[in-house]
Amino acid sequence: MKKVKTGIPGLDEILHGGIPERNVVLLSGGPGTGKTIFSQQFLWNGLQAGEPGIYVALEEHPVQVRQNMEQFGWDVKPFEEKGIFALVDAFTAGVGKSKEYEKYIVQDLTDVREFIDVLRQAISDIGAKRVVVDSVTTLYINKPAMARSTILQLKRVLAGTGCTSIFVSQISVGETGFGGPGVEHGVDGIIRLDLDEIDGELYRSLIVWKMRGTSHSMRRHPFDITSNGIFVHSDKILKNTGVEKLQGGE
Ligand SMILES: Nc1ncnc2c1ncn2[C@@H]1O[C@H](COP(=O)(O)OP(=O)(O)OP(=O)(O)O)[C@@H](O)[C@H]1O
Repeated sequence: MKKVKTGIPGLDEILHGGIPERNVVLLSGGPGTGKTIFSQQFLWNGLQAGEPGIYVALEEHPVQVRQNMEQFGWDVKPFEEKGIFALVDAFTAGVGKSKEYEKYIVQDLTDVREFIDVLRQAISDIGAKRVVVDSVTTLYINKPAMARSTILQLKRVLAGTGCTSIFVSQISVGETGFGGPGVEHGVDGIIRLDLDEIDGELYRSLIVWKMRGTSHSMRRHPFDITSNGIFVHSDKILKNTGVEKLQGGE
């Protein structure tokens, strides 16, 4: 099976090569755990490898998304101009100036069909290989009964077009799940990001909970966020007592 390299330092080692192609991965975590940075780094690394990508913004203004990415040295504008990166604006509903600047706008956020139509158009226009939806939680937060069917509809479109995708899922601090039972079983993979306080200090870590199509590390690995993005320590694990170095690697 072909694997898609995330290019995030340390992560492909943990995934034993990368994310199996066409998988939909739920990237789950509480506030400030690094979900957005992770997913943008995944897209940026794809662009560097010649793989077109799409970022669907449901939580932030597209202008802010471009600015935030630039802070990490990920300037997507030239890639947008070349037609290999697209931002889908599912935030402004076309209000304000975005109508003039954004090519892909979802007008009615309660209409999953419109959302899928706009996404499908963007995928076909740029020949996308990687897609990020940040966050899927926003799509069903007011109608949890629709969560699973929304995920499955999206998954059908994305896997059908050959894309490998990340669905950002927001959970609350201290929540043990990944974003609802319907969602957890519908996706092909789950990566959970955590921020834990141990002895008066916050530690970042991630764990691959499931990943169809590959074996993977079953350990909780610490990671850092730096001005270059996320760096995962595949050679270390986070225990209740703190970080421990692995003997002989992952
Ligand atoms: N340049 C940087 N260097 C180090 N850490 C940073 C930098 N920029 C942001 N961060 C850290 O990343 C966090 C934000 O990450 P991100 O936006 O990816 O989180 P998130 O999981 O998407 O959060 P939310 O669900 O609240 O939107 C900040 O709270 C900060 O701790």
